[in-house]
Amino acid sequence: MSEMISLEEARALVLSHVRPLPVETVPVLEAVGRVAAADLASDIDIAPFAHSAMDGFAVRASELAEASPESPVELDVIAEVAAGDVFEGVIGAGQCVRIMTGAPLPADADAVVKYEVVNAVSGDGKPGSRVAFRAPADARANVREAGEEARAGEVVVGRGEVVGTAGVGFLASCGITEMPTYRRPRVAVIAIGSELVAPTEVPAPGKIRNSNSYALAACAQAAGAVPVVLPIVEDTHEALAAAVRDAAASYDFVVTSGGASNGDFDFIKPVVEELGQLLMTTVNMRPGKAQTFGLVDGTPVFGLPGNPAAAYVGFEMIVRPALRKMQGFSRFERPVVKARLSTDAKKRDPRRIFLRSTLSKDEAGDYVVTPAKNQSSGLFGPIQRSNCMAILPEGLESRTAGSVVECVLLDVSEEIVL
Ligand SMILES: Nc1nc2c(c(=O)[nH]1)N[C@H]1C(S)=C(S)[C@@H](COP(=O)(O)OP(=O)(O)OC[C@H]3O[C@@H](n4cnc5c(N)ncnc54)[C@H](O)[C@@H]3O)O[C@H]1N2
Ligand code: MOO
Repeated sequence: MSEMISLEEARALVLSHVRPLPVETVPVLEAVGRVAAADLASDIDIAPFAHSAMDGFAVRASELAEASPESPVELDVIAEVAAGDVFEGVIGAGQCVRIMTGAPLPADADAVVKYEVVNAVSGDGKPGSRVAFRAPADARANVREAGEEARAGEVVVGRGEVVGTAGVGFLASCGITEMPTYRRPRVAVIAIGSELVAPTEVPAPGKIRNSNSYALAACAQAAGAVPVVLPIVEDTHEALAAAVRDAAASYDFVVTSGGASNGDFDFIKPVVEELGQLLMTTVNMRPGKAQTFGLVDGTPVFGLPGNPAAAYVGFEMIVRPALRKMQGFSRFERPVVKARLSTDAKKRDPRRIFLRSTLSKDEAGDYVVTPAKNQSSGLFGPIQRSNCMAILPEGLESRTAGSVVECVLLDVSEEIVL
């Protein structure tokens, strides 16, 4: 189990051990960014009736066929119909109806001419006036048709579709106020390390603040999960075994950080092996080689490395896809763009390297990427100031300034294709 596997293998392995969680029904406002767990159908036609797209006059287009600036066609305005009203009268020859945007198209009319191109011959354009049309109108001009967007019973959001902010409005128009979706995974976040103290404390000599739990909880939340930061666990086999056993029994996913390497006080691997099945220990990437994965009582347990950047990259590249799959998502790749390196990038380690970097555009509009000067895996600051990770593939080939590398965009949804 000390075998080093590729990032792709690691991701596939973890994904193969998780599945979408049970379905819950949420109000549509809480469905934003979530996956529909069933086909959703409209109860009515959308739009429910043909209506005007303009404030103007509802006409029979055939009556205006000969209209021109030289010989305008004049019609009598016999009524006015506002949005929310219905005109149920008859429009006879030589007549039209003043109509507002959103009002149902009268049965006898087949086009709407907007105010701006109509002149009053007598009156002010309201009922009782006579108005002149100086151009023909196409049949159905300025008419939004019934059922233009959907027919009653038609599926408007399919199973597996991610609902966006506009989608919430679309569902509302279709009479759908609740949506079945996959439950958000509850994620236990456990920091391992006898050196760790809470961020509220000023660390005594030899101690440091637990920052990983907060970054990882934030990452879990950003992935749509519900994180719970559990107490720090000291570096003993017994303490860690108890914490992992309890967490695995109560949560959908357990994420630990620290104690993942081969030091005298690194216990996550033996603990997972003892409590369940150890499935993975090392991944060919940097930062973050020591990535432990296994199952405890069927619950996925992921042991991230202790170094902050290594924990962060492991979460982003492997844990996040798993948490997304549990919520029914099917896209797991963050958008990647190609960019020219602004500086040389030496490759001294054959692992795939993720350089925390800043992506920008030059004057020509082409992407340029600048790796953070300090690539220490012990730091969160360079990631806070980065917007991507530039990838140096496996091997020892260094890159010179100007060479093109792929960059994974941070904090950009997998649903976006660039
Ligand atoms: N002999 C070797 N030693 C190490 C190797 C190696 O290959 N051979 N790899 C190094 C790398 S790279 C990493 S990453 C770490 C991974 O090991 P651990 O997961 O056991 O990490 P720890 O030793 O527990 O911690 C590493 C570092 O990170 C700090 N840390 C831990 N937890 C937190 C936290 N919650 N918040 C903030 N900082 C944390 C910890 O104090 C250490 O400084 O192993 C290397 N060693
Ligand atoms: O796992 Mo370490 O860099 O590779 O931080």
